Amino acid sequence: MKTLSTSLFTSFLVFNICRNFSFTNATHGVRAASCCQTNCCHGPHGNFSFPQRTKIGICNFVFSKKHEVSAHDLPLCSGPRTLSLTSVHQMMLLPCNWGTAYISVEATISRNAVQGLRSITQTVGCFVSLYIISPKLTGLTVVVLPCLVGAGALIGSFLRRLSRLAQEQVAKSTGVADEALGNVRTVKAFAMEERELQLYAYEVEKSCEMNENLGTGIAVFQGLSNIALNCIVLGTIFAGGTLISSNEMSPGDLMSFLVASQTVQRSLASISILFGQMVRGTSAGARVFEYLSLKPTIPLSGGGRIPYHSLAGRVDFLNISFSYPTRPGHIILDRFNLTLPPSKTIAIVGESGGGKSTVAALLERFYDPTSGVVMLDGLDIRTLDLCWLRGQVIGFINQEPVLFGASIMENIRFGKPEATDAEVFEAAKQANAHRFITSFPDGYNTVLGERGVTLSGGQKQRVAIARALIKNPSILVLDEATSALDAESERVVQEALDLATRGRTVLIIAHRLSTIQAADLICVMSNGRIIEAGTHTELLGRGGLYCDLIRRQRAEGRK
Ligand SMILES: Nc1ncnc2c1ncn2[C@@H]1O[C@H](COP(=O)(O)OP(=O)(O)OP(=O)(O)O)[C@@H](O)[C@H]1O
Repeated sequence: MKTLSTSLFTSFLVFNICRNFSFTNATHGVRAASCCQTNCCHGPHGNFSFPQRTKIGICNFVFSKKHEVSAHDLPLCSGPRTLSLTSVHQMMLLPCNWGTAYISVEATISRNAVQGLRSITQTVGCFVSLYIISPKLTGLTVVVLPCLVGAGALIGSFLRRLSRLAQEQVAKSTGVADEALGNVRTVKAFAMEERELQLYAYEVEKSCEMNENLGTGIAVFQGLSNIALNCIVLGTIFAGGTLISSNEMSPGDLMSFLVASQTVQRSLASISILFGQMVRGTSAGARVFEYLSLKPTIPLSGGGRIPYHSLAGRVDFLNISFSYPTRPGHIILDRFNLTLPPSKTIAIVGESGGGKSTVAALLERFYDPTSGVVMLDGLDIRTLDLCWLRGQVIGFINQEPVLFGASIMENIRFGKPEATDAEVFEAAKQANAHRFITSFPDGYNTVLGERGVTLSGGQKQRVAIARALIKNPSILVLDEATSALDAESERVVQEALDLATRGRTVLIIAHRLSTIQAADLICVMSNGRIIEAGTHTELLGRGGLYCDLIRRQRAEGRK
């Protein structure tokens, strides 16, 4: 009896010291994370209050039953909400607030860690008791346990792989839905609604199947753990009986041993349940952290800036060779050389796929060349601050401008967030957009549909020009800026562009040769190199590829 009470007291002491220790640490962990990552506040018992209009980057949490919140409400929640996080099952990142995602994962891991630590300390405490009661019987248990733990680890790694595949499948099905909804007009135009629905259903079914397999795997794992633990109990009774018969143990000690080993069993069972949750949670979290830890190959900030008053806007492409990272063997630019003198308009023309847009992409530093260097006013652009380069130096207008589902005012201000209303109006006037904007009942406050669908192609393009002009860029890149427009819209947009290009270095990439005849220099590209260069009149006189292109376009125009 004395042995039993001593052992129970010891295990109680060990358990409580460890439990308090783990709680203190976990709570601090959550608090520290919530304070440093976002402005959400931390309530009691692991609840998090999100202030108004906070975007939440994760859905599909398992919430405690008291505070059930639909996952779909989360990204849109408009009032303060209190969420009680218990564990993460599946997470889907929405393109919004990475910081919140981090906190939530952190909170979940901490809560699981608390439960796990409690079970572990309980197990350790009980093992101390077991040892005090019967070292021999405990030794036997200790020999068997590592084999079980090893088998558990093997099954665990298999389950983690299953969980990862299930997560990837969920991402795939979400991607199918996202593409179909994002391109809903094309889907409708080809009457492909049914097919897209089937494709989505197929992908969702696959992800359900994989999740079911994972669930079954976890259930089997938990069942096997229970069987193994029961076998240990039976083995203990058998070995205990043998020890009693040889007078090495009293029946009371065996009872005490069984009671303590039952506690170990319960703790191990709860560890195995937690393990199941952790398998799902950590592999979902791994996907989040995988994205969080991605380092951009081209850093966004850092590097030099050229003061505005001394920025001339001269660009040199020197001996550039380039292949896209996804197709390393396919050479797009081959020792390409070109100079854009300050305040001059240079046009690049040539056959489709010749690498014209790639030249613009290298100037914007969407990619760095494989070899060679792009210079701005004699400085390698890799040494310049990318945010400054894209945000203040280069204005980019392409064939299909992307506008946002916000007001026209906000869309134009996207080019310079601190711009005043007067600056927005001025940019719109320069872009030939002011008149049509003010003809709308809500004027500049007119809210555009998603991706600007409520404007015509020409109107969208003029808003995009205003958005590029508001930052008063020294360099303007026009990549097929008018090629998607009909003749009348093209005329209006071209007028806007003629106005916008004055006093700037301009790189025009064009298919319609009629739009670049006034350029200071026209370069004809073929196979990643410039094979002809000169003014319109000079090139016509040479009778080369440029003449061919003009002839072909005229013939097409006559058809
Ligand atoms: N992101 C990419 N990854 C891999 N290859 C690409 C990528 N973008 C373009 N390419 C390839 O690079 C080559 C040049 O493309 P680019 O868009 O620069 O040509 P282009 O002369 O502007 O054509 P177009 O006049 O038809 O717009 C093409 O063969 C194209 O398939």
